[in-house]
Amino acid sequence: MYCVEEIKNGIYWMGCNDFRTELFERIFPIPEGITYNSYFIDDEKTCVLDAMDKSCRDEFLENVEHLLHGRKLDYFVLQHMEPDHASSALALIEKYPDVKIIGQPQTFKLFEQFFRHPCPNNYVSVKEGDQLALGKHTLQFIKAPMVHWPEVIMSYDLTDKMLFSADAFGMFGTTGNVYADQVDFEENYLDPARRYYVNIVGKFGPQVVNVLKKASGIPIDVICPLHGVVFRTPETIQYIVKKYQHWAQYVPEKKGVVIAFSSIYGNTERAACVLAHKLSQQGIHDVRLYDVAKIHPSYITAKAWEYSHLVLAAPTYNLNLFLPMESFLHDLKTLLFQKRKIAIIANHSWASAAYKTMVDYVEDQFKCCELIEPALDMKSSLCDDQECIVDEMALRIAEDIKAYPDPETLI
Ligand SMILES: Cc1cc2nc3c(=O)[nH]c(=O)nc-3n(C[C@H](O)[C@H](O)[C@H](O)COP(=O)(O)O)c2cc1C
Repeated sequence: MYCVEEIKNGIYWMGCNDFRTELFERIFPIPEGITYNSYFIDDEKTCVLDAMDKSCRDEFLENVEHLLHGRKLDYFVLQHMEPDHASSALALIEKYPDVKIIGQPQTFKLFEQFFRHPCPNNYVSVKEGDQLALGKHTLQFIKAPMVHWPEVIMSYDLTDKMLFSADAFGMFGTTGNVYADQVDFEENYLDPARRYYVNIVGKFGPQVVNVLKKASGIPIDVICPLHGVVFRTPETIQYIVKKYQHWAQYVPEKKGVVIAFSSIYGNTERAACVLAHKLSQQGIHDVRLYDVAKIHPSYITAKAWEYSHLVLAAPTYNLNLFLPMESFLHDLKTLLFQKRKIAIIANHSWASAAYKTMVDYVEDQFKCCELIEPALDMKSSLCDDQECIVDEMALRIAEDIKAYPDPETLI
């Protein structure tokens, strides 16, 4: 059995949906699964670009065998060694032992570290700008360090202007279609694509900006990522590239507020909801509330990337910031979250720690973030005397949002 489709002129998509993995990288819930894509070029020389996770190894090998029609496999471009793509690489090489493996020197070092099976006679080392002639197609290699492993290369087909973009432009989720123009991308895949970007690649914004700069200098008719749908129309390519310009530069897509709260017994939650309502009364649309103890942080970090303003609300717990919030803020910091205005509601009953910790994240640990005053450190529950502080906070946030430039002008 096989599942392949010709994209153009002898270049094939080979895709596999993985519904069985519960947690991508053993951290990120993927209730709708994930796809792994690999590509095949049928030319005077045959070529496979990237392998798949070992969960899809059988499908991958069957697809390659089908597309070879008994020919030999000449080249295997190993764009990076991360196991969600490369864990089937050794199986491919064992099946086609004469195949030349294209990668960077570091790719081969990692190959040997993972597989403990050196294949030095198969290695062909490439650097930025090197070309591989396959017949009517010629691949040119583009270095993309830390997008999102150090040894990443992307491949560009000079003939059909196709960019094999490795993990860039990928997404969580599975699909029954091959192309972005066959699905309602904005409705069904934008959120999974953003959550994938933010949590997998988000930390490497400057490196993504570099690759986007390189890519802007070449004509691109098709983008072939390693996860998710293929982009083959000018509209879908422009759409996803623009999203990447926002995400990689940490520039929000929308004016609006994400309120991330956690609450042991409900008092902080209540204050967060009161603030949300006051923001609504101030005319702010689309106020989003997320309980960080209940929703996996990867969903909320992605929403924080999307919106211009963030509110943090959490209590003190055993002389620390309540752990679900601490963990969320740690994630944001690790992902280099930046360029946001942030308001704070803390809560404690006898010795406050939440307030200081959240202020420290905003003012000292996050890059280019600013605290919206007044911040609030309430005692156990919101008292009438403090409601005016929440009013003032809502007013300040609303004024700031109204004065915030159109995000489109910031990229
Ligand atoms: C197990 C536990 C530990 C707590 N530790 C502290 C603490 O170290 N310092 C403090 O001032 N309050 C502490 N509190 C009190 C909470 O911060 C306070 O009850 C707050 O109102 C909880 O807000 P919530 O209703 O949103 O959960 C603790 C509460 C619990 C349940």
